[in-house]
Amino acid sequence: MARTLLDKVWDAHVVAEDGGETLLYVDLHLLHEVTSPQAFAGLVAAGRPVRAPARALALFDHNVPTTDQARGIGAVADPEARAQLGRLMENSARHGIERFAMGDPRNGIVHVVAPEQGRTIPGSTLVCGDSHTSTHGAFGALAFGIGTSQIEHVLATQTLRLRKPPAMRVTIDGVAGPFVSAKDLALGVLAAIGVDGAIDHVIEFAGPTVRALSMEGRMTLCNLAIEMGARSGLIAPDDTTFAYLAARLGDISAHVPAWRALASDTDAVFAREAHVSADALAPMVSWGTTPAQVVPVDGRVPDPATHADAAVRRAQERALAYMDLVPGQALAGLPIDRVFIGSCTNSRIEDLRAVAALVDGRRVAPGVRAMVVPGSGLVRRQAENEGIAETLRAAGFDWREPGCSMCVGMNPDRLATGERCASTSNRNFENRQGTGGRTHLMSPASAAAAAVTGRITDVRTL
Ligand SMILES: CC(C)[C@H](C(=O)O)[C@@H](O)C(=O)O
Ligand code: SF4
Repeated sequence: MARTLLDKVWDAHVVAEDGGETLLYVDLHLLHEVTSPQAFAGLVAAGRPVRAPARALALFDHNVPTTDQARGIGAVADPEARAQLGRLMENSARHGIERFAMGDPRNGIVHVVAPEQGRTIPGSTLVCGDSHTSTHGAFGALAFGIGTSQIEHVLATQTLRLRKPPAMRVTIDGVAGPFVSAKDLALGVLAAIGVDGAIDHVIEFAGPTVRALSMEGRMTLCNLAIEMGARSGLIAPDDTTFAYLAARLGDISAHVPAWRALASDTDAVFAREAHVSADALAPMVSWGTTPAQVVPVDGRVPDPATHADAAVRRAQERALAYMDLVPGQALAGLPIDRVFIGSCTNSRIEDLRAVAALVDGRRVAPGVRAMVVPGSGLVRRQAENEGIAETLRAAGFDWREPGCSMCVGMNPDRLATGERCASTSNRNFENRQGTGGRTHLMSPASAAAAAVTGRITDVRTL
């Protein structure tokens, strides 16, 4: 029977089946400081050891400040953050789990580090106590974000117990115009299918436009699968994948035939299908408080009064009020206070190159505070070697150390109440970047354009 990519990875990892649930073997378990402490505590309380410490890697990202990391946990002012980071240091040491501690140049955001280290492998299974684990699907790895009790279960058994999700295919074709990046494709899919358009499915992204993306772009796309309601995202591995991995792992030729064979069979059937054409897409900017509340940068925010559905109307009214926008207002030209370039969506070298290319010879607009937070210490180092850091600093950007930073208000990088931010992250929820902060999601190039003009700007006109 014809099988999807999801079927193939799934079938190769089944340990046992029971009443519709499957025990799936987990090849790699990524840990971070926020969701792991209780899981380790539960394990210890149950008197159980970590089953396969060599299949775990611990990283420090959500709570870390993005300055002074060489000082280690001593640099962390917040007591709760310090405690969580300290517990992951203790737990990784106690259970023999490899870690890249704060200040280690290999440390950074979990979803940036594992691919960069060549740990995210086609056809493998990967879990992390973090919703954006879908990012790793860019390599054809089946990657699930899991909760704290599941983390404990994986630590104890190296398996995950779950029902098999159905597969959905999102096909993107057409040629993306200038400055229509992977982020714009993802926001375009979100605008088309909504935040529950893929609910409980695993999305396979397919089609020529997806094939043309770099690995960085594919990771951005799969990162946002979770915002579409999906359990995860997947892209079939191909020559682009193999080149990325060969650069990190050396000779991978023995694996390539099996990895290539992971692609969905041509006659495989998907439970759901969606099509999006890149031809029609412009650079996208979110206006509201869900990632699907997004319009082309040259568009206008909606007028709730035109909606027949009362629930949609109320949700739009609330989002407009929170964002301090009026119905029908043009987005371009809206003044911004802050710019955040970073997060597991857009903090890789290609993202930073796009920003540097735009701001080279320009200046951050007066009154705007703009920060760039590389996704890992190695991205940071590479950007320094390529002269990107110098270009950004010369333009007036704050060049910081790696971490989740202002993607989520769990560390000192936060918006003040009422501040409006052009952000390359993935979530624009109320209060996420700081209490009362107003987030506009967009691509790195669009955020760079906002930084130098001080306004939401159509980067194509710069
Ligand atoms: C802290 C963590 C549990 C959370 C997640 O799972 O997504 C965070 O990474 C986020 O992006 O909101
Ligand atoms: S960068 Fe943001 S979205 Fe990604 S793991 Fe960190 S907090 Fe979550």
